[in-house]
Amino acid sequence: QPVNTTSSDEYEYIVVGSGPGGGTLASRLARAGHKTLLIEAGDDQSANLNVTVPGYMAAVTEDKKLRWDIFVNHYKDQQRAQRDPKYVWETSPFEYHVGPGAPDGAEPRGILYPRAQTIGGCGTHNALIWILPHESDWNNIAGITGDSSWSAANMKQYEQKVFSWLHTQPTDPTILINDLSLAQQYVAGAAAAGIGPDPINAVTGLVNLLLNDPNSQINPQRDSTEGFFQVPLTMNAGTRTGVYQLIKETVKQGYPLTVQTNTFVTKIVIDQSNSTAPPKATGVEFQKGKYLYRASPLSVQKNPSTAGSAKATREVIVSGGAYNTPQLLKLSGIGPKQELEQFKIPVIKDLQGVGKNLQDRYEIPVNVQHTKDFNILKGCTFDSKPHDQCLKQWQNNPYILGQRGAYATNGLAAAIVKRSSYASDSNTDLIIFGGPVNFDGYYPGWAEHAIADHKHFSWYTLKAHTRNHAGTVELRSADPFDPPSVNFNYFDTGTTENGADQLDLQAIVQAINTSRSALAEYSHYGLLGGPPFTEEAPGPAVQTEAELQDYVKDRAWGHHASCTTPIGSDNDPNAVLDGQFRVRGVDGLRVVDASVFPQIPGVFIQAPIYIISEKAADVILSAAK
Ligand SMILES: Cc1cc2nc3c(=O)[nH]c(=O)nc-3n(C[C@H](O)[C@H](O)[C@H](O)COP(=O)(O)OP(=O)(O)OC[C@H]3O[C@@H](n4cnc5c(N)ncnc54)[C@H](O)[C@@H]3O)c2cc1C
Repeated sequence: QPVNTTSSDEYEYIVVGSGPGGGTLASRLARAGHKTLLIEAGDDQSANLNVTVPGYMAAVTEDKKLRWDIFVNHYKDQQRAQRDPKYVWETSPFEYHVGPGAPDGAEPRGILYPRAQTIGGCGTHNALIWILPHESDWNNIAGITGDSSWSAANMKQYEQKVFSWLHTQPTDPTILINDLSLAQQYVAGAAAAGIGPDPINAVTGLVNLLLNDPNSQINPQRDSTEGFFQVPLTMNAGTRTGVYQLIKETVKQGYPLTVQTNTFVTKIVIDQSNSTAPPKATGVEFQKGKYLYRASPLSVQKNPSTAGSAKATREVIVSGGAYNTPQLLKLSGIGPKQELEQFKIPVIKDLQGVGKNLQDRYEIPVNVQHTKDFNILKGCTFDSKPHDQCLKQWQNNPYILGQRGAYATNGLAAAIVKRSSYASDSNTDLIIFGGPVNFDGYYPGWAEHAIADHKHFSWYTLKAHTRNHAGTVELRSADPFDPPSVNFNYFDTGTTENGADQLDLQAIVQAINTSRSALAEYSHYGLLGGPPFTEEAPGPAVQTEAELQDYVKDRAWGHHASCTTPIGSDNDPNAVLDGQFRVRGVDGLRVVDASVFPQIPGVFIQAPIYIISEKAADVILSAAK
């Protein structure tokens, strides 16, 4: 592909990646008057209906303009990995076969892990769920670093800062109660959580239950409170919100923020000329062009690119996300010496922890099929074509949430929150979402499958505070456009000390049992008139503890990859960052994104990322004074 050279430019700060981590930070730095360059591999998709319509949250992850297909291994042993029916084979570039029976010559790829390249990063294609972390998540970092500014009490201010520009709201209950079958599933879920309303007043009871806010600011026991809750979403009047809006507003209002889209950073430039000082990051090298990363299905077009560079007079901040941040650090000579040498990358700083400590949740569904369609989905084709009646309703009622219909929600309007018997502390560790979808994880075509008909309902679990920290992100080659090799090393192939793997596994099995008890409660609310259903997954054949454990081991997945350049204490050889997000041993370089956490925070991850980004802005601006 043609390559030209452009002249370099100079900024105070360069931020690589515009997701919840980088986008928030770059906007804050610019709003404080600093000349900032925000570099993003993707482009602006804020006018794309797949982005703005919450009901398209599945479709958007398959949109070629945003999507990066990253394939990961849950197990290194490929035979074991292929027990998962979601295992993917590539038959020709970006054409896939899912599950057993792949045609001859197909290449084994692993499990699809959706990622986004666009302004706002994965915050622009995610499921919109907004749940704050637990206090212990912050207090743990305070303990590890000895820095009390990480205490939960101090972190509140950053949470408030996020709320100053990011709008969140739950699904409007009136959208739900128009569908009595759905209402019946939800009240049954509340019953399984021990707070089911009286069947005679089920609908009013449900409306009241949906006032329960899992982010309650007034309940001092919020982190340990079990029950049935609404699900707050990054949404305003039924339209998606995210950091992409803050970035665009920051530019529009004239702050010194330059957003360079369609630009892929290939290397951090590091000056080693001062032999008496640590190496110092002074800028970045990049290639400007569309869809350059080979995870993009549009990279097959082999678009032209132009080489360029930019200088940072103060700092470079890497915010490429849990996979790309460690990859970029390694390509720039910062990472485990032995791995860098293997790829002939000159070692600038031997930091053993880069790309280790990868963590995620474990997720698993219980899916049923009703004999009749859900009313709420009538006319919804999820494809923005002229026949998509639900899109018309959404478009024709732009301001009143309750009138926008099924697309003014991500479909997962309520959740059971529980503390399993295997939780490591007093916090709740299971969240079980209910929604009219057929969701069984990520694989090519998952979105079409999830909404192919209107008869399915899913109770779907995320296990918080998982104990496995044995995942890795390693270079596949020294070519910056090659996605890295990602191994999660699930369950018994990962962290097993003190029975860690079994404790996580048993907790998830408990969640399946809770989901099934929610389904069993459905008939108690028969007055609502919902149709019968049959369980499809795990299915009636999967009953004993051993069968359920095998089911989970073979099919669980995650989508909150994190912790790959962790903050750690001075005496931790695997600590990559200090408590101020600084890369240890390299001046002028920080990481601000999902990678920074020593342990995966809370139940959902975007809220803690936005919060740490606000903190990082504070830290960086204080240092600049
Ligand atoms: C399908 C899906 C649904 C999700 N749903 C939820 C949810 O409902 N709630 C929740 O809390 N979390 C959710 N998440 C997770 C959450 O969205 C991510 O964890 C979060 O966005 C990560 O933020 P980040 O800033 O670390 O990185 P990202 O959001 O991944 O942003 C990184 C950005 O950096 C860019 N980039 C990377 N490398 C380079 C480079 N070398 N040069 C230039 N640019 C680069 C990328 O293009 C990207 O835009 C979901 C994730 C997925 C995949």
